[in-house]
Amino acid sequence: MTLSVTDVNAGFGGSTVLRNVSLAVDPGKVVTVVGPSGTGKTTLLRLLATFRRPDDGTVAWDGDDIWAMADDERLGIRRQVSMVFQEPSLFNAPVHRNVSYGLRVREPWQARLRRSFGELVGSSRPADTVVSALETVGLVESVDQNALSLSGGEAQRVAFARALAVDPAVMLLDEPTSNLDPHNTALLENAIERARDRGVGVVVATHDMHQAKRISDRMAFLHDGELVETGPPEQLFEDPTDARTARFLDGELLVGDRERSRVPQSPTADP
Ligand SMILES: Nc1ncnc2c1ncn2[C@@H]1O[C@H](COP(=O)(O)OP(=O)(O)OP(=O)(O)O)[C@@H](O)[C@H]1O
Repeated sequence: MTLSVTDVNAGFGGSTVLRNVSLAVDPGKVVTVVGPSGTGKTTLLRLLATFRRPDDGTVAWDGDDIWAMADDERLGIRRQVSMVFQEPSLFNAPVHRNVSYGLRVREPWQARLRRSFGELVGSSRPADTVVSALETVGLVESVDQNALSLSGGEAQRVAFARALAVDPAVMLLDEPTSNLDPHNTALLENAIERARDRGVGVVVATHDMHQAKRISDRMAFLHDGELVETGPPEQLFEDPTDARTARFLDGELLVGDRERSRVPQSPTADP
């Protein structure tokens, strides 16, 4: 299943954040979205997640316009797309309950009843998909630990396992490793690769160019709401077609023009 946006525009109030952006993620591929802060990466992920409707343009599932579908059909697609946010937001319960959360909200009422009864008499054990998702992030031994007692890196890995446990077609990850140390970053990148190898299409918004180089099948460079260039990482790093891409990868374009216009300029020394 290919999830795509075509010529989308999106903004807030009177301002346009994304302009004519087109991007697709195919099964079993990792697409990274890179770009300066405030450039629209999260907004793009939220459009792909169908959390919001574009002001213009199309969000499509295998070519079919998601926003032209009936509500229940759109919900069916939304359930095949899972998102991991920068902050893991786990709840006060064992790790396995956090990971099975998405499965529980999707299960039919008969199964829910059976599971609740099993929990009541103490005979339930975590579903195989929950254990398998925890194995993917290297946390199977923490299955019964309270999620709020985990380190930040472990919590983010649990959030990834929760998103993976529902067997999504597409995963959208918003800066998933920005607060993590190298060890947890490596474990999460390994989990991303394993999801991809299972056929999941993955979109990762990241500030980390080394990460983009390591995990991308394709990179998309977003600058001030415009998708400047997409391509395999070696092309963007070694032979970019747009001067802005080269400047960004050289570390010059750290802040988008829109963001810069908000930051007070330091007064000049001379009159
Ligand atoms: N709910 C909102 N209301 C108003 N403006 C918003 C809202 N969400 C985002 N914006 C603005 O849209 C622009 C793009 O934001 P977005 O979060 O998509 O950028 P980003 O590339 O993900 O940034 P970062 O890398 O810093 O997370 C920013 O100027 C931001 O202030």
